[in-house]
Amino acid sequence: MRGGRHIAAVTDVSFDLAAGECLALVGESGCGKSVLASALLGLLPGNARTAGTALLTGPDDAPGTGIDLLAADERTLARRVRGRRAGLIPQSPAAHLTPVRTVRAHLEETLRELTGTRRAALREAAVAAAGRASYPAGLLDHHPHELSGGQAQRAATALALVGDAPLLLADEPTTGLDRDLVERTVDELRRHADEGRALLLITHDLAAAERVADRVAVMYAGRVVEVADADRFFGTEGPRHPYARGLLAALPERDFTPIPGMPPELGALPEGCAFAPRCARRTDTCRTVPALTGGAACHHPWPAVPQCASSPGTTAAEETARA
Ligand SMILES: Nc1ncnc2c1ncn2[C@@H]1O[C@H](COP(=O)(O)OP(=O)(O)OP(=O)(O)O)[C@@H](O)[C@H]1O
Ligand code: NI
Repeated sequence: MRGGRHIAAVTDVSFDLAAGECLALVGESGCGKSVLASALLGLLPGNARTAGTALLTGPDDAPGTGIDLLAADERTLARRVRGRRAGLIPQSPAAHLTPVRTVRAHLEETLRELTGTRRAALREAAVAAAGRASYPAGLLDHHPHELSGGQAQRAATALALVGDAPLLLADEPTTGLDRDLVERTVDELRRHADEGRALLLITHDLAAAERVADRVAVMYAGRVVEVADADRFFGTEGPRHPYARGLLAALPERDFTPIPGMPPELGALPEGCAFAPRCARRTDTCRTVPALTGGAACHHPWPAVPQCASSPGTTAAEETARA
């Protein structure tokens, strides 16, 4: 709700994410990436509404069973999901840290709670946990206000990794980091996935996504407009959706050509395809909303001859949300 009006921040999103896999979620600022992550962990403001299902399943769950994250009550989310079965690296880490407590105190408490580490072992465990996110041991006794943006980011990443949750939602985990730290951080997250966990990496950083993602989901104006294998997406074939192609072409190391125009206001979406006003390929058919078929929600996807739709594989967390 904004100004008393309802805004559809996320609409008709559907994807799956398997254990051992990294899905990068990309798209311009304001397209709904963080709202989607918050919806999955029950962290939206009280006046927000969601619909649909987001099934979180573990190896011991029978097919089709698990925890529906959108239907679960706060008690279930707090006790069984957040930190334990689904970790979050929040987009604004400083806001999630308690101002009066040091990073060491945060880490030790989380270690005690999630891993049952004994008091005598906590000190060493906190240093090890910090190291996983390249957080300097010398800064463990700092309070949140004493940290730079990048340091707070690494503290939040260290905290999110403590529980070794089977699903990790990382919302812009590399903001404010230098290139080498970006690479170290995403490589650590990739390792997390390689050990059999699922990783949703929300990022503006397409180079980071290319480095670690197995698949890429592109959001535009609250909808997922393309889901693609990372190899194809970043390779010679390229994305199928004109918006996704525009995102890549805008990169300095590629064409350095920005997409003309601006994303629409969510409260004033154009009718039909929301990208049409900025799209060189638009025609009259774009007045209707294209369904996501063959991996792209577009009436004129690349290549011009559409390929067969492929269906996704096993499901660890499945998401269909309207917020
Ligand atoms: N509590 C709220 N009330 C009204 N609108 C909201 C609320 N929270 C988010 N929005 C709107 O929802 C849209 C999606 O926001 P979101 O934070 O998910 O974008 P994002 O893709 O994560 O952007 P960024 O890349 O900048 O983090 C934005 O237009 C935002 O203004
Ligand atoms: Ni965001």
